Amino acid sequence: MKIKRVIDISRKIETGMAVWPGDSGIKIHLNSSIRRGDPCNVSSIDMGLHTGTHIDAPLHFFDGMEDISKLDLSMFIGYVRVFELNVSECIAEDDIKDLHIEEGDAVFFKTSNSEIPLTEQFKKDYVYIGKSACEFLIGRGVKTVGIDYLSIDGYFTEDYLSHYTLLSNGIGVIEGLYLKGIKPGKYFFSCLPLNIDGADGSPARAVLLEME
Ligand SMILES: N[C@@H](CC(=O)c1ccccc1NC=O)C(=O)O
Repeated sequence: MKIKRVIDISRKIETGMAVWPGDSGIKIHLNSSIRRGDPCNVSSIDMGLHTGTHIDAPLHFFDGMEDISKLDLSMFIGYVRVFELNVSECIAEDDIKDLHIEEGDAVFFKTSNSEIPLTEQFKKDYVYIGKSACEFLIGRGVKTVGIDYLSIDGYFTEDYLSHYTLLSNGIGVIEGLYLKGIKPGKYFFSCLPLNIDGADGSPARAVLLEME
């Protein structure tokens, strides 16, 4: 098998991009600089672990549960089905009950969120995944769920039921995917978190592979 095309489905991490309200934003610092006479360029970055395309660890919502370094990486690599949903706010069971989903699949939902540039202000009325859809996906035996804005729960949620439901059932959660222009279908994907001890999440580089 040969790789025909690698398709980047991650958001670019850049200074000034939209982050979760209250999060500290992105600061990149050039510690060592060739232009300043140093032998090489070396930068550091200061940003939240839930910036751009990222993975949530169970620790994000359950104190004492697995941090990102403990997660089974097979959740973040393998086959994925990308579905395009024409939903204006909340993805409910009804919106996905007729989709072809098999046990062990990862599923990514492409919504109007992928049209929102992250270079603009954070948008509170993004499309999110409702509890009924989360329970349906668990029933179907999916291993991982991905969405194309910064949270699987709605911004105005008070109970974070989508996070609680998926994370407590050992389902992988990927947020902030960028699926603009992606044709729905089955792909091979990789979206691996950094191996950060004690972290509740991690930015990730997500790609789809088209095979020959
Ligand atoms: N729900 C989002 C992000 C999130 O909750 C968050 C991210 C950064 C700073 C604060 C956050 N949430 C609540 O205070 C996520 O799951 O990544």
